[in-house]
Amino acid sequence: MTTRIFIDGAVGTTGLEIRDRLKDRSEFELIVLDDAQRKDEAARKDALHAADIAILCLPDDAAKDAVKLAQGSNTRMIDASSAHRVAEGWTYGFPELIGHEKIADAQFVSNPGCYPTGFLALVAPLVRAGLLPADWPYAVNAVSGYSGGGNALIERFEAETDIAFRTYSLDLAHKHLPEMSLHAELMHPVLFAPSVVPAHRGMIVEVPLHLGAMANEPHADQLRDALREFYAASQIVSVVDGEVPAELLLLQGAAPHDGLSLHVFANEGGWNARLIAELDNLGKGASGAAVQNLNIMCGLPETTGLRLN
Ligand SMILES: NC(=O)C1=CN([C@@H]2O[C@H](COP(=O)(O)OP(=O)(O)OC[C@H]3O[C@@H](n4cnc5c(N)ncnc54)[C@H](OP(=O)(O)O)[C@@H]3O)[C@@H](O)[C@H]2O)C=CC1
Ligand SMILES: CC(=O)N[C@@H](CCC(=O)OP(=O)(O)O)C(=O)O
Repeated sequence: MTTRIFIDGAVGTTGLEIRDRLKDRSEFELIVLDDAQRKDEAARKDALHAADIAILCLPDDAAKDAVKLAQGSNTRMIDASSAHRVAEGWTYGFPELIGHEKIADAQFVSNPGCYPTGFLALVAPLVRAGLLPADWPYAVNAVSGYSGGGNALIERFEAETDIAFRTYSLDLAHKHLPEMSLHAELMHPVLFAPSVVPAHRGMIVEVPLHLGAMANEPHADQLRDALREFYAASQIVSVVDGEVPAELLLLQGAAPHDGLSLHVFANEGGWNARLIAELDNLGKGASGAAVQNLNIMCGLPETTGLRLN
């Protein structure tokens, strides 16, 4: 028996990438609304009720509306928006952190944000292990491709071709802050400095740490070893070992990728470290994560249909 999937927002940036990953999957039957119907409430309601699993690829308000439209049905949901990432009744869709079983059993799964995916992958296991303090004032510097801002930012960067670098969220109130501190179990909000460069996709999320100023003075090697152990079973998250490269790059022509690479770089004494996550904002940062969660919710191997090469 096939599982009926409705992608609400199927022609947006995230929706299209999910469709692409599902198009050749015989386990799934896609419910598709044509252009005239895709924003029509009655048509969306019918589709939401007919689906076994709905994947919401919508702005936050529209995602909340979709949940209301689906009321009275048994439809399970994966929400790619930030509407439900710290909400009661929703399971945070980060299987490596939350546990695959919880997602397999969940009715409502909230996909993590792209930046929080990098931050949480680096910091949450280390706080849990007691290697990094929960009460530290963490800062995050991040660079994203412009597809991270959806169609509106894609159009802007394609029109304003003289933009070389854009930093933003200068009010220090980015919508990703609550999910970062909640799911890393931190005592203080994170200081988050995001930026965008004129590359379509990809992101580098960095947490610089003065390890020598922490009470327990963890060594960078301990952090890398703990991350390697934590993700040992994962085919999606890898902890990079070996030589320190001269640089990490975001490439203009990067192909879709659903993996997540974690690095721990340090100075010679190991007391200053740069924890860095490399990911595709549209891969493990959005659509790849949604397909991973969908696989788990359907009892399928989590990497089915993912782009991991
Ligand atoms: N892009 C990324 O890297 C990531 C995105 N996300 C999140 O995923 C969600 C989707 O983002 P993204 O794909 O980038 O955004 P886009 O703007 O590219 O796509 C959103 C889609 O939703 C459609 N839409 C808007 N309102 C409604 C409505 N009321 N009913 C039906 N369809 C509607 C839009 O149609 P129209 O254009 O005609 O208005 C558009 O096709 C957002 O919440 C975003 O924050 C999460 C992680 C990463
Ligand atoms: C480059 C850019 O604009 N990125 C988006 C985040 C993309 C993402 O993670 O989506 P959610 O907001 O749904 O989590 C931003 O900073 O708002």
